[in-house]
Amino acid sequence: MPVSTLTLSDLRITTHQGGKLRTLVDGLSLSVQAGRVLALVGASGSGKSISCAGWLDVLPSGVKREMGQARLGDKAISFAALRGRVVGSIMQNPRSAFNPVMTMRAHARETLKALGVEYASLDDAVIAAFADVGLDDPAGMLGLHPFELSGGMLQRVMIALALLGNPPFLFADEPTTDLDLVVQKHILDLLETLVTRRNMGILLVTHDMGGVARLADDVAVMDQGRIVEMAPVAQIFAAPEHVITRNLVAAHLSLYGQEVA
Ligand SMILES: Nc1ncnc2c1ncn2[C@@H]1O[C@H](COP(=O)(O)OP(=O)(O)OP(=O)(O)O)[C@@H](O)[C@H]1O
Repeated sequence: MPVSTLTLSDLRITTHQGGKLRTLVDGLSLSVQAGRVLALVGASGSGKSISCAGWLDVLPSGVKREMGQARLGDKAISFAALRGRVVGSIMQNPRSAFNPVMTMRAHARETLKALGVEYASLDDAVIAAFADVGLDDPAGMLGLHPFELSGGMLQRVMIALALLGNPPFLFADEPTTDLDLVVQKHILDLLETLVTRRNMGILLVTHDMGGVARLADDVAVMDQGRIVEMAPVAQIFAAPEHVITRNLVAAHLSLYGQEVA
């Protein structure tokens, strides 16, 4: 039976700064559900990206996870086992995520090796994955290097690579940052398709409240390493409670000449 809920609880992340222990994430708990999008929003530096890195066991050196548990359905799962097979991940700034001297085929080969997944034909599997995310000429892309692709194409390749292990969940950290508006819409369309067609559960880390309004079912708001508000998306926009949420919604509405009710 497919597992429908990924429960992440009590994440605590610390670092040492100027000889003092600094808590970056303090008891963060979230649930991501199949077929739903949970948006994680908050001011810059509130701890969204470092939390994702903590869940996926890819924290930078000098930053430590002190606590945290993950459950898939009712079974405990290690963080190391989440990445790739259970949670695919795409990070902000796709260009920096690719090695400039490696082709798309070589990137796919590395991803599959890390996942321990074997296909009868690597090229066929990757071409199918590229076609699935709407890339034109997927076979022709295999021999291309990152500099030969636009930012939007690279983001689609990153999503295709994240899906190679067929994970039920996806963490998307600022997937539309640095892309032009038309491409942003295409990437949001693609994420929506993953939810409707594959029943994926997505954790969407973003500053883009327009994207939140468009895609999210639920919203968690972070401030200084903690969740300060969590509610269905309609409630977040209609009746934001915490000052951080009100500021985010107000900034978004002001783009359209509107105010928070
Ligand atoms: N490698 C690191 N070493 C020490 N502190 C770090 C490191 N990376 C991030 N931090 C700190 O962790 C805190 C949270 O950073 P994080 O990148 O998670 O914020 P964010 O909410 O994702 O911000 P943004 O929206 O700008 O991406 C910040 O105070 C940041 O300075």
